[in-house]
Order: sequence, then structure tokens, then C-alpha cells
Amino acid sequence: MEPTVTVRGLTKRFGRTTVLDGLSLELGRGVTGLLGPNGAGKTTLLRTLATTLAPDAGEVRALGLDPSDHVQRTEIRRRLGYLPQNPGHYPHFTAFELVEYVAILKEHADRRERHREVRRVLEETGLTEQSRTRVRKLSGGMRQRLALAQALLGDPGLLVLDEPTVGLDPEQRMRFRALVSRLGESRTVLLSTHQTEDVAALCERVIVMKDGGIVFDGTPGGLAATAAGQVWLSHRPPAASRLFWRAADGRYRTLGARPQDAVPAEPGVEDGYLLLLGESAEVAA
Ligand SMILES: Nc1ncnc2c1ncn2[C@@H]1O[C@H](COP(=O)(O)OP(=O)(O)OP(=O)(O)O)[C@@H](O)[C@H]1O
Repeated sequence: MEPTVTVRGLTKRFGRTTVLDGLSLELGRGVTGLLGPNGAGKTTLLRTLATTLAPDAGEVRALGLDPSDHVQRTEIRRRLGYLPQNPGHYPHFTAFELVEYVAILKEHADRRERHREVRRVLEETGLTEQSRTRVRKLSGGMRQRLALAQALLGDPGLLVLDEPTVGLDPEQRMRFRALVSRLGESRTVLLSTHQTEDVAALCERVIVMKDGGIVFDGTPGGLAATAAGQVWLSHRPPAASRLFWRAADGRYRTLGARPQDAVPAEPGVEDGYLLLLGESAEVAA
């Protein structure tokens, strides 16, 4: 099957800074998670796919269309669902009005069809009861679901979601994951996140970006496995390591060389990610 997205040698610069550095990837059906530290270039990649930024070099094809051609670019915008990092919320609109506004921009011209479609996406995101509620009165979780609702207009085959779980409480995050996971069964979903738990819970593929390039591309299990033999648990904090934190059971989880009196632990996605980036994580839980 044709990939939904193909990117070859994608380069984007802001001034003298190269933010995407000749990046290549293909995306097919299912949920792919995009991890990476602040400034890695995740949002820039997603904005390029959503056609709100034009690349300086390289080739992009989304849904079989070329965004450098203005007619095809318009078609991509109609057919793709995009949840930006800071969605505008228009506090005085009701939930229904906000989604309808986006539907009008996406050229759902027939009023009855448009209203049916708005009701459908509100239902799909569990917001039917909030249809007439003003956006400013919605909780953060509901606003995030509303941002997803507008992205689902027209039942897009490609969904680009920029940190969709940010600011959600654990229960909302779980509900959101279940929803995205269901959406990924029949669509291509690319989702950027700082939550390694999101990746473990709902992505079949994970891409890690650093300095504008891809440093890992595989399964969450594969990312966890890169930390095999380098994850340890001990009752006392390690003397030599800076890469450790307190686990829920009160023991210290150390990445890297084995501390004294430590026992080996099963590696997780977060362990693989932190070791890959070589960042220090002195986090007291
Ligand atoms: N419009 C812009 N003008 C100038 N620099 C920009 C612009 N957009 C992004 N950058 C720079 O590009 C780099 C990558 O930014 P980007 O937002 O893509 O990273 P990110 O991986 O999404 O980070 P975060 O996790 O913080 O959202 C950063 O150094 C940022 O300052």
C-alpha cells in the first residue's frame, strides 16, 4: 500500500538555525508517536505536514498530494485533520459554533450536511452535551477534545496532533488515548508528545527526533530494549550516577552503569528515551 506520508530530505531553516536537517520518513496506517526534547523540530515537522510551513528543501507528499503546488496544498488542507500546539479557542463561541467555524473554512458548504458533520465529531469526542456550552466554560480536557473534534471534520485519513495530551489529568489522558487509539485503527495518526507513557500506551511506532533529525525509528518495545542491561533499582541513591530518580516504590531507578547493591530492572520506553538522549534526570518522584 502507498504510504500516507512520504518525506525526503526535508530541510527547514529559521535564519541561520537549521531546524529540520534533511529528514526522511514514511508513514502508513496506525498511530506513530513523535518524541524529542524541546526544540528538536517536532512542531516544525508537523506544521510542514499540515502545510502551514513551506520547506526550504526536500520533498513532501501527503495523501498522495504535493503541498508545493497550491491547488494540491488546498486539497491537503481540506482532507487532513490538524490539532496545532496552541489551538485558538475563541472563548465566546459555543463548542458547536467553534467546530462549525472550522467546517466553513474547510468548505463544508451545505448547511444541513455541515451541521450533521459537526454533531458527528462532537459525538465522537464525547462533547454532545457541551454543544451549547461556551468554550471559556469548558475544562482543559474538554477544550483539548474540542480541538480534536475540529480535526476530525470530514473524516480525514491523516491526523496530525501536536501534543494533544498536554495539560490533561490522568483520567482525561487515558480517555484521550483510548479515543486516539481507536482513530488509529483506520487512519494514519502522527502525534507529538513529551509523555513517554502516551507512546507506550497507544503507539505502534515511535520516532525520536533530536537536533532536526531522527535518532530512533521503531516500536516502543524496541526503544525500551535499547536500555536492556542499563536499568537498575537500589534502596540507596547511586553514588556516581546523575541519571536516576525515585520510583513509586521508594527505590532509586538508575540508568547506565550498575550502582552498588543494585538489582536489574525491566527497561521501559522512558529509560530507552533518556539513555538515547543522554540527558540527566535527577527527578524526585
Ligand atoms: N517561526 C519561527 N521562527 C524562528 N525560529 C523558530 C520558529 N519556529 C520554530 N523555531 C525554532 O525552531 C526550533 C525547533 O522548534 P520546534 O517548535 O519545531 O521544536 P519542538 O521539538 O516542537 O519543541 P517543543 O517540544 O518545545 O514543542 C526551536 O529552536 C525554535 O526556537
